Amino acid sequence: MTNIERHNYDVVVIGAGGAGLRAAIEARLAGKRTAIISKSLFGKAHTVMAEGGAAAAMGNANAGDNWMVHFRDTMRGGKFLNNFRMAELHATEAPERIWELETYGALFDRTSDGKISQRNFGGHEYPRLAHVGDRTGLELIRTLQQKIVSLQQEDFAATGNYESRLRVFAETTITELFVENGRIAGCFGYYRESGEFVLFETPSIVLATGGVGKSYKVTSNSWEYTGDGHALAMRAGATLINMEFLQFHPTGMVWPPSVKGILVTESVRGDGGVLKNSEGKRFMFDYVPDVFRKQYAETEEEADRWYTDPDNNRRPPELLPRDEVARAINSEVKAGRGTPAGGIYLDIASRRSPEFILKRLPSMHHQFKELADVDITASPMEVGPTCHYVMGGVEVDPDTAAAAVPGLFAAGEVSGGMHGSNRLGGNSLSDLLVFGKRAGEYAARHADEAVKRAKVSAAALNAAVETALAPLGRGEGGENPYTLHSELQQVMNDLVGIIRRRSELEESLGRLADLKERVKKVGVAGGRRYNPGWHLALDLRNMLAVSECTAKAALEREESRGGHTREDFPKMDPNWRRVNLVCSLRDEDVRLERKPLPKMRPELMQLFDRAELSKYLTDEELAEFDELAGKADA
Ligand SMILES: Cc1cc2nc3c(=O)[nH]c(=O)nc-3n(C[C@H](O)[C@H](O)[C@H](O)COP(=O)(O)OP(=O)(O)OC[C@H]3O[C@@H](n4cnc5c(N)ncnc54)[C@H](O)[C@@H]3O)c2cc1C
Repeated sequence: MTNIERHNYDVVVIGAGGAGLRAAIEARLAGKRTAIISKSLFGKAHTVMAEGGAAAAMGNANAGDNWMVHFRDTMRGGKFLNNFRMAELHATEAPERIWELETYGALFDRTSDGKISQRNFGGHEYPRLAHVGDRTGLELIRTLQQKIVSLQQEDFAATGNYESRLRVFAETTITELFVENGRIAGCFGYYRESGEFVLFETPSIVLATGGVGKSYKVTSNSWEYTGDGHALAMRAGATLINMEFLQFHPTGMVWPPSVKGILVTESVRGDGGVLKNSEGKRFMFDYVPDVFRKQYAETEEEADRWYTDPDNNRRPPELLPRDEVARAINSEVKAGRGTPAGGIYLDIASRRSPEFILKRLPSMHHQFKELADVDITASPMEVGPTCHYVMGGVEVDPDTAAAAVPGLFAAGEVSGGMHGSNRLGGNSLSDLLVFGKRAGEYAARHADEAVKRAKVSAAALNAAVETALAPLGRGEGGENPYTLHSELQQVMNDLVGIIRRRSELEESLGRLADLKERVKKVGVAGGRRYNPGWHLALDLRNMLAVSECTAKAALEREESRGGHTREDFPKMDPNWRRVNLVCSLRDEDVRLERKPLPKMRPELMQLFDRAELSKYLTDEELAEFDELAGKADA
């Protein structure tokens, strides 16, 4: 009989990035015994890597900013496919969540009159990103961890035990959720170091596991982003939406090969950096799409004036939303105007002083010096698109963050809907604070309501143990997990990448089906004690499930929008804007169905002018809008 350590909590939060920590704080503040589980070391999550900042309409840098402008920018950035209610909650609550962080001890950069400084980012009408140099995520995580420690100190004073109400289980991977009688009963995983198994019984689980980038060959994501939360949710009976929408960040490092994909923050462009091709041309002016033409400068002179006089000039096209910039770079490289390493040039050296660059972008300076021996105060950087963020995720109720399975909640990157077809930079850090808090609050309420808690059955537990041990049982005779992973990454990169075609997507589904069968035979030598091959073998099942969702949804959506570009359907189609593609699992096979998008409330609709709406809405929707506008006028 395998030894299993057992725990019982009111709320279990899986993931210790910003969303997970904020959720755990809220659950603990509601008096719930809360566990935080993290696959990586505590403090090492994507949130800590976030550089540019957190978007919140505080109006510190421009008094014209407010939640309505932020809401409009977010909907535009997502090409109107966003869950409008999530975008509304996010825009209205983000400032409060940022100010609250300062009450926890965060210290953001300041304006000259002592307010929180806000910087420019793509798609945001006003400077809106609260930041700490280019190390904002580090400050965010440090602050949330500090808050957790302070709560543990309070608990020590009250109970004599620091971990009596809030305990962190670091380097612990969850591989299974348990559902009994239709509701959450707990989860199961292993300690990465010892390989020992652990069971958490709980009525409320918050998924905060972040993204899926490790299914791609060129990515800014680190090793733990294998779509675990997405796959766990589906296996438990919840649904995923918008999985065809992946954000390829326009600027990842392209040289040397060992660091290909590592992120180059958008702040470089926000602070004046421009994109040039191998002919020295600032090419983004050629790529402003019609939907954005009114807001973006047409000449270099106007674009440059905007940095000092944003009220009287239009924005530089380098600050278009990320999907537009990534596609433009892709086109330039394809047209033979790329750099020797296959990227384009990002130049801030010729536009800002070394002192400015070192003050505003210290991490970027360090990154390029250490990894590529390039001094960005003197030379341009070589950059190209890298798989960065998944807009798709667990389908949740916008107010409560609840998934379809009672007791299951999701927040942060693992949840879907908020960003529509494309996320604006800076909107993730604020998203995870707003919805992390909400998820923690409602998970705590659910724990209160779950008077009689479901027990995890012995059969379910045994099945989880069996699945976890299977790769070790097959030993070296099984399929090699590293080979399978590299083949998966190649398939996703080549066939489900930044530009997609029907024939390639169909081919990808065949290749993924084949890989799925081979993953069932994956084998690993050695035992359970710190065995990365075994860990990867278990992650592969999740990566395959999530990749199948992406490929199936990408094949189904016959239009181009945000993070989904079909060469054979290059235009946005207003009829597709009304559709969410929803994925679920049946017997390990992905099912896809179409579901109507929630309809935006009229008063929110009226925040946009008709000319803009006509770019996104069907004639039928526009007629409804006209009727409402007519009534409002009457
Ligand atoms: C280099 C980089 C720079 C970025 N810069 C910005 C920026 O400036 N502004 C912005 O808004 N966004 C930025 N982003 C995006 C943003 O950082 C992420 O989207 C966001 O931090 C996600 O937060 P999260 O809390 O959802 O998850 P994460 O911070 O990604 O945390 C996920 C957690 O889940 C854990 N986990 C995963 N699977 C399991 C499992 N099976 N069991 C247990 N634990 C698990 C992980 O160990 C981790 O603790 C950046 C991303 C990257 C990669």
